[in-house]
This record gives sequence, C-alpha cells and structure tokens, in this order.
Amino acid sequence: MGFLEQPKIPVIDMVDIKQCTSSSRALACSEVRHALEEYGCFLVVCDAVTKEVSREVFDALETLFDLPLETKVKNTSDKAYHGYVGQIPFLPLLEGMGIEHPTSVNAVNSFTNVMWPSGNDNFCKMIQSYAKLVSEIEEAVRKMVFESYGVQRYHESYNESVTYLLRVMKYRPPNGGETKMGSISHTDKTFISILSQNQVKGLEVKTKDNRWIPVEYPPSSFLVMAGDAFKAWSNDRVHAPYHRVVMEGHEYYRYSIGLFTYHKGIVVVPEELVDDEHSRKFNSFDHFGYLDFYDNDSLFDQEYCHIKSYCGV
Ligand SMILES: O=C(O)CCC(=O)C(=O)O
Ligand SMILES: [Fe+2]
Repeated sequence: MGFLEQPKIPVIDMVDIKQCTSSSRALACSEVRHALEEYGCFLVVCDAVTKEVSREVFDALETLFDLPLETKVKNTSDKAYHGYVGQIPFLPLLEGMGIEHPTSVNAVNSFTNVMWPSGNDNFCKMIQSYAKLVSEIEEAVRKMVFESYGVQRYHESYNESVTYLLRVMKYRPPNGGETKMGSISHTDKTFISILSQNQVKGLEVKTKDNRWIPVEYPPSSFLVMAGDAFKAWSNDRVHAPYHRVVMEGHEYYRYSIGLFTYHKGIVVVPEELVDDEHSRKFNSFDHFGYLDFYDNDSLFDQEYCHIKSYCGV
C-alpha cells in the first residue's frame, strides 16, 4: 500500500506576477487562477519585503499587544471583526486588532493616536507602507484573475470600490490542559485575504478533499487566500478554503497580519461567468451586508457555508 502524497500549497513568485510579455502573463494568470480554484490559496514570494522589514513589523506588533487591555479595547468598529477581539472563553489564546483603511496615513494615524496618545510616528509609517505594499500584491492578483476569466473590463470599477482592513493577531501558547486552537475552522468573509506570520507556525488550510495542510511560509512570502465574496463573485469557481490556527508543540508567541479586502456596495457576479455550463449559483450581494449577517461570536461558527444562505440561488 502506497502513502498518499501530502498535498502542497502552490508557491508563485511575484516576479512572475509582474511579468508583462503577453504569453508569459497569460500563463501566470492561469497559474494564479488554477491555484485559487483548486486550493483557494497560494504562497507568493515577494522580495520587496525583506527579512529586516518583516522583523521590524513583527517587533512593533509585540509592543502593540503589550499595551494594557483597557487601551487595546479602545480599538472599536461598527463592523464585525474590525475592532479588538480577545478574551473569548472558547478561544483563549487569540487577541486581534483592526486598522481600517491602512493604506491611508491619516487612518493609521488615528489608530496610532488611540493606542499611543502621545503619538508613535514610527509605527504609523511602518504599518502604512507595509499595507501599501501588500495592497499592491492584492490588486495585481485580482487583476490577473479577472484577466484569466476574460472579465478585465470590470477591474477598474472594482478597484474604485475596494476597501482594506489590516488585522493584526497574537496567539499565546496554551497552558497545560488548555485548547490548542488559536482560531477555529472558518472561511474568510473577505474578497481576498493576504496573510503573513512571524517565525511561529500554526496556520492550516483544508483541501477540497478534507485534508488539513500546514502552511509553510518560504522567506519573504505571503499567503493569498480567497474569501467567501470571491467565491460568490466567481459564481462558485474560486474556492474559499476553511482554515484554522493550531498552536502545537512550542512555547512561542505567534503573531500574524492579514490584509483583508472588502467591496463597498454591491458585488455583481459578472454575466460572463454565468452560462450553460455554469448556471447561476449566487446573486449579486452587498458585501458589508454580508458582514452584518454576523457578530463577532458567530464569525467563529463551526463549518457552515453562510454565503450560500446569504446570497445563494
Ligand atoms: O493567524 C493567521 O495566520 C490566520 C488568521 C485568520 O484566519 C483570520 O484572522 O481570519
Ligand atoms: Fe481567516
């Protein structure tokens, strides 16, 4: 009896993504699309984020989470999962905070001023430039998928409706007898999420055939992952994978960052993606309305495809 080969998350180089000769671009676009259809995610290596940049950012997160709880809870939002999350009885290891519109210096500054009333310019500049860089990856990936489906004519107008949220997460190691689950299995409510972590592993992604694969980040890499909104937009072609964080076998703190993409207003399923072979699976929907479907607790509901009940046909 042979061993089943362990599936691996595809790795794509950012240089390939930026290729502009038409034949290699077409190939790179279909590679990206294929990864998102089969795995719902891929790792992208981007040398622009050096080891030093990454270390600086994660060091800054450590300082941020070391602030007193009464300061951290001042990170509030009227949208689910956009503000401080923590002290959840069934997820005791997790704490997270959200920075809305992180590519804008003013928006990051407002967050910084809440956390450090006397200011923290360095944090502000670093986070804003990091978000800007990751948002460029996000836009490039989205453009490639639109091109690959032959619906690039919607890219510009989609760009105008994009809004970003940067979430920062801290997972402490479990004490004896405590759950190892840093985050329970869920799909993201985003269009696209782009994740990165410090040196401490823990993220696992579920394949379509229900196998959990640990995410092994190569140096200077990000995990690009499709969320529920991308799945619905693509009329069920793109896979939005279940994923979770398991704090296994180490005593280190895990820090991660996610750049989450949402769409202001109505996400329209392109008519080109509905045909005889692909009957309509999703109706156009209000993305933030979808978030209102949840509150911070039900975001962590066990595996259940909410997007189908929200806008499925
Ligand atoms: O910490 C991570 O790597 C993943 C976090 C995550 O899945 C989320 O915030 O939705
Ligand atoms: Fe997630």
